[in-house]
Amino acid sequence: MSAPHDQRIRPELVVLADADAVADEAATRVAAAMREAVAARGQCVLALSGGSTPRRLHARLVAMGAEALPWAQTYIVFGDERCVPPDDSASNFGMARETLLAHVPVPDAQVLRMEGERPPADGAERYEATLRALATRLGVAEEDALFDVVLLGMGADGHTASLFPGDAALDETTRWVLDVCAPATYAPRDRLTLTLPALSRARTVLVLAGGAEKRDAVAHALRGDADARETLPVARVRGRARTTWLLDRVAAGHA
Ligand SMILES: O=C1O[C@H](COP(=O)(O)O)[C@@H](O)[C@H](O)[C@H]1O
Repeated sequence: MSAPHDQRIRPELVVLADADAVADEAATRVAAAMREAVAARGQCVLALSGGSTPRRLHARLVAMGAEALPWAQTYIVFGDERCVPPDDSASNFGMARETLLAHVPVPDAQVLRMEGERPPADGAERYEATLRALATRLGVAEEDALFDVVLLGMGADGHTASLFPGDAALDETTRWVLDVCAPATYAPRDRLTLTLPALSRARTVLVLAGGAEKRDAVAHALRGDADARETLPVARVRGRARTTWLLDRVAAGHA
């Protein structure tokens, strides 16, 4: 029998009308996974993504109200960060703080941000230590899932978190967090990112994507063939329990 996070298992595909419907569906699924995690294990570890796509989802989670979700039992971690201070407009943490974390009752001590203001290699090492300490504190064994939900976006080039096509970070087998340099078309280029071994410790992976610029990469990634896995980092991520892509009709090629 195949392992549950086997690369051969195709992601579940959910096509929705538009970005608002994607955010609604994502919020419903994140809420369910948070409640399920707390009911089963007493806590939830939720990994947030950056960029602009999560803003609508965050607004939905805030709109559910402070009491609707088990924020007091939730740890917030990040899939990637740009190497900038947290108040910089490019900071993924800054975006999450502004749109979500400032509005929900998650204890500050349970928000584990990547320190983008540090020298990149130092920031990566420190975040790796932070995540390993979290696993120890929660009693998560080396082979078990650490993250209940990993939220991911994707770029038009198929990057996810800050794992970019062709980057040596994709070959990492042991480290959970690396510093990387994004292609020249991106700013800021210096990034911190979870690696594939870290992302493979997710129970549920939710990939959110919308818009025409992502249509080609989505189609290619979802073919799931060897070429897609080789060239598109997003095609290589699988959750242990489920991997779901929430797409608007345009990104899915239906419009
Ligand atoms: O640079 C990044 O890009 C991806 C996609 O961002 P989006 O703006 O197209 O949603 C994002 O998932 C990642 O966290 C971010 O650092």
